[in-house]
Amino acid sequence: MPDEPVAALSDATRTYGGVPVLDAVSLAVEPGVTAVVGPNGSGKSTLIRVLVGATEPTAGEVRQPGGPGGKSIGYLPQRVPFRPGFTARETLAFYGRLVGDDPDAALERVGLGDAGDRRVEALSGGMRRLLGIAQAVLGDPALVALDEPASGLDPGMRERAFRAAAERADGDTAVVIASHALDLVDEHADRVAVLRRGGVAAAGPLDRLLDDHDAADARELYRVVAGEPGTRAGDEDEPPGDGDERGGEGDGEGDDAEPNVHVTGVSDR
Ligand SMILES: Nc1ncnc2c1ncn2[C@@H]1O[C@H](COP(=O)(O)OP(=O)(O)OP(=O)(O)O)[C@@H](O)[C@H]1O
Repeated sequence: MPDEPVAALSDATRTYGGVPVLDAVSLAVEPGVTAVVGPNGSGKSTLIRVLVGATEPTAGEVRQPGGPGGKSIGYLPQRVPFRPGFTARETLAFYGRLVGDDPDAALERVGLGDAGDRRVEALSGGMRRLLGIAQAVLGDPALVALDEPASGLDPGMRERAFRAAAERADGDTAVVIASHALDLVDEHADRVAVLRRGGVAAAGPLDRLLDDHDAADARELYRVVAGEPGTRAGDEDEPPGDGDERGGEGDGEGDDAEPNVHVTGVSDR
């Protein structure tokens, strides 16, 4: 029996300037770690944003976890604008209070135990990313959605980032990670959704997809299914594909700018 999905998209479409960047996507997000992979511009961030409620779908439905009270969704956006002047600990304490989580334990989880007193603007880009992950998983939400958590991290840090995220996944918790880091997908993902031009080209348990496509690893699966060469380990900053063929920012519909509540990594649901 498959686990009950924690969240789901049903025929979810999102258009910008009339062009669908997410095109009738249906995806059941089950407990465990689901990696969302695909070339630049294939719709990974849009899928994540729709899933967590940061972007409204133009059509279709989104089912999210949780009811009233408690925190049910943690979200790491691609860029996390922390409040300047706060230390790492103060940043986590602010949201930790809302969800009953301890900021020092949260710092430890991502290996930032020694950085609690540093102001967020004095953290390196990679450390800010780790702080964003710590923030997203505060309060143990049922759905954790991370948009490129390993981006810009050195080899040790990117492994730590994925591990810290994957450790949150259990029988009730789903962790969804959009990433180009296919080596880490191999290591940590239970399931994979491969996006291609706004649609799901393949989705399911990683083992099954590897079998079905006669692929040795996630990189080969990516090449076969997405029709693109996959990245080498550590190439997260130079992802495959030539991307944004579907129009870019400022095409008239504007964006629903990151609502504060999601920037914080704490859901409004
Ligand atoms: N707010 C927006 N306004 C207009 N177009 C948008 C907006 N957000 C995304 N798009 C377009 O939607 C398409 C998918 O973008 P998205 O960021 O979801 O892709 P992605 O797979 O996450 O890409 P990457 O790997 O480069 O991060 C792109 O062509 C992008 O230009």
